[in-house]
Amino acid sequence: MENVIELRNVEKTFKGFQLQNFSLDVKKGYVTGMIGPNGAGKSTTIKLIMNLIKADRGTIKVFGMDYEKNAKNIKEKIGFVCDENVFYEDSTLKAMKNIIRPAYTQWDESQFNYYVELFELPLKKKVKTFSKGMKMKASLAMALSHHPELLIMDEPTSGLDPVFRRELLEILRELMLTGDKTILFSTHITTDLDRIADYITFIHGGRHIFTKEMYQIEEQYAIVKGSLDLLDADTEKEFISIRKTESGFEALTEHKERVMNIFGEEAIIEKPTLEDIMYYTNKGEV
Ligand SMILES: Nc1ncnc2c1ncn2[C@@H]1O[C@H](COP(=O)(O)OP(=O)(O)OP(=O)(O)O)[C@@H](O)[C@H]1O
Repeated sequence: MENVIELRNVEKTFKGFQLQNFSLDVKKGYVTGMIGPNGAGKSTTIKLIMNLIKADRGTIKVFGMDYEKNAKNIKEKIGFVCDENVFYEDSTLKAMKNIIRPAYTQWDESQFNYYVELFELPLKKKVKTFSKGMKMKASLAMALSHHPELLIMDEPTSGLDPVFRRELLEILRELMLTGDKTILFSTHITTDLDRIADYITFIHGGRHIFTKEMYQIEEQYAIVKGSLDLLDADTEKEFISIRKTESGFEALTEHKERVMNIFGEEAIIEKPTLEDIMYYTNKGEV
């Protein structure tokens, strides 16, 4: 399967934070959702992929190309949406569009007007009067108006009301129908991912913990609940982390089959949410 994005052994160090030996593949034609707690390195990873910051070490390829020789070519194929302000606050949306449009040979004015109307965006008001959600919508309208092959979004649903969040997911789903588009987006709202993601990339403490297909996560991970006497040095090894209380334990495993065989009917096995996986992995300090 073709990779649209490939990171190999990438390192990036800030004071008090390091993206360590970070390798990542993003598959063409699929939606990959990036999750991880605050400060895990999601935005840093996206900025590296967008060439907004440089890696200290390692290689980054987008569409099989590196930025050194192909920056313009790569950027033309990417639609980028982020929660930081990418607009000049004193400009209108129309003025911003006129600045951005020449950078894209594939710019489609009717597409832009379609999204401006759909998102009910004022073209002639200064961007500084926009709400957070309106800025996100404006950023999305720009990103989608040059027919990108790859859409990269940093927290696109933050600041959006639940109704528009759903609409956005619907727009993304429609975009994916052609089969040749790829989406990578980071989010805190893990329930959005249940609706749309094919792959989940989990980042924690500057490390890439896993990229798995949704169905693999369902097959491998489970929340296990039972009485404390089920735990000993051997059984505890099956868990990523365990929460013990006076009445029993609750734990996360990534060996669902094996745990079912070990405990049989004695433990309760439940399907974890992505939040459960983040929470228990965080506690286990992977
Ligand atoms: N330009 C920078 N200079 C110094 N430190 C930085 C810089 N950018 C990011 N960091 C630090 O790197 C760490 C990772 O930040 P990053 O924004 O990638 O996390 P994140 O996973 O996107 O978090 P959140 O979910 O809170 O947005 C944080 O500790 C942050 O303070």
